[in-house]
Amino acid sequence: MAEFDFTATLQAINDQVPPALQHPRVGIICGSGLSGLATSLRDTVFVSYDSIPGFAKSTVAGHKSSLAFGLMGTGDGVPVVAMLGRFHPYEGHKLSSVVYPVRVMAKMGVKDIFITNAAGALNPSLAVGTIVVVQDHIALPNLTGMNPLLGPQTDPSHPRFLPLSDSYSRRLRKLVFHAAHSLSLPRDALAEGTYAWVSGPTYETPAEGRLLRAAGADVVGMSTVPEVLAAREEGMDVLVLSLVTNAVVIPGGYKSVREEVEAEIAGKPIVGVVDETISHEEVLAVGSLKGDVMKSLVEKVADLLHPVGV
Ligand SMILES: O=P(O)(O)O[C@H]1O[C@H](CO)[C@@H](O)[C@H]1O
Ligand code: HPA
Repeated sequence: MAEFDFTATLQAINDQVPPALQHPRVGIICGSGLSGLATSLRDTVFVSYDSIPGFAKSTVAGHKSSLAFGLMGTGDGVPVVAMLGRFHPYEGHKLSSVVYPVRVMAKMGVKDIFITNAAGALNPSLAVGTIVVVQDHIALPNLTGMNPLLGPQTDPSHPRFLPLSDSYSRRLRKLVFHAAHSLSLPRDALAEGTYAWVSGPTYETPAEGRLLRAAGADVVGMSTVPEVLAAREEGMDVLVLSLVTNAVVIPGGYKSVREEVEAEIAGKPIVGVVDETISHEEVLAVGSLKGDVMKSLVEKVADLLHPVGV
């Protein structure tokens, strides 16, 4: 961690943020196309990543590069810091850089972190637009030598062997369902599921999608798990919300070429999906279509939070 200087980072941030907002209770990471979450904030102050020592720059469309500080929810509001733009390992950022903002949030005083992302559905019952309340993860990179916590510990008080069985806060997950109830969202607007972390930047092949599904994952994406690990190591409670932007596993699978040729010879139309690809533009389009649901949910959860220590 010698490359990271928390004191310099916090100084640069505090120079630009009024004292009342310098100790946010809640941290939010906005997923692809979900930066609109920050429009929920009042008295907002933006701090560009360029001006923060140790922060990288987000290079992905749909990700900005600034922190937003402000108040969320009714009444006095909850002090929040939101990352408008995250870092992904596939952009070339080191895992330690990917998770540095999470560690900085902990130093600012964040207790609960809401991590959002766009994700592909592996579970065919998840329609595009569903918000998945993540309850567990499968991280192939963690199991194969790319664990973000590999290496010297960033703080001697952190556990060397971090348990992950309780990574996704039950308290916060319950609040999401209470929030959905208060907002009268239809039952199928939300689901619970397991997130598979892959490195990207390629989208999965159909066979890889089936592999991850067979392993028990419901959605797949290229972010989030490193942030979850750092947040847990730092002692924060974690909520992850995945917006389903596309289907990875197609029910019934793709039609085979033989079936297609046989249908052509018989002069019959081919029934089923022949070919389908996903693009980041589609991912962003779903984000802008469904971002408001995510936003009202996050606002309502912030409203339902009890004061720290209560
Ligand atoms: O996880 P977020 O940052 O929301 O973005 C998701 O969308 C991008 C692919 O379209 C990937 O970066 C994937 O992880
Ligand atoms: N795969 C991986 N990451 C993603 C996807 C996907 O299908 N959709 C959005 N992010």
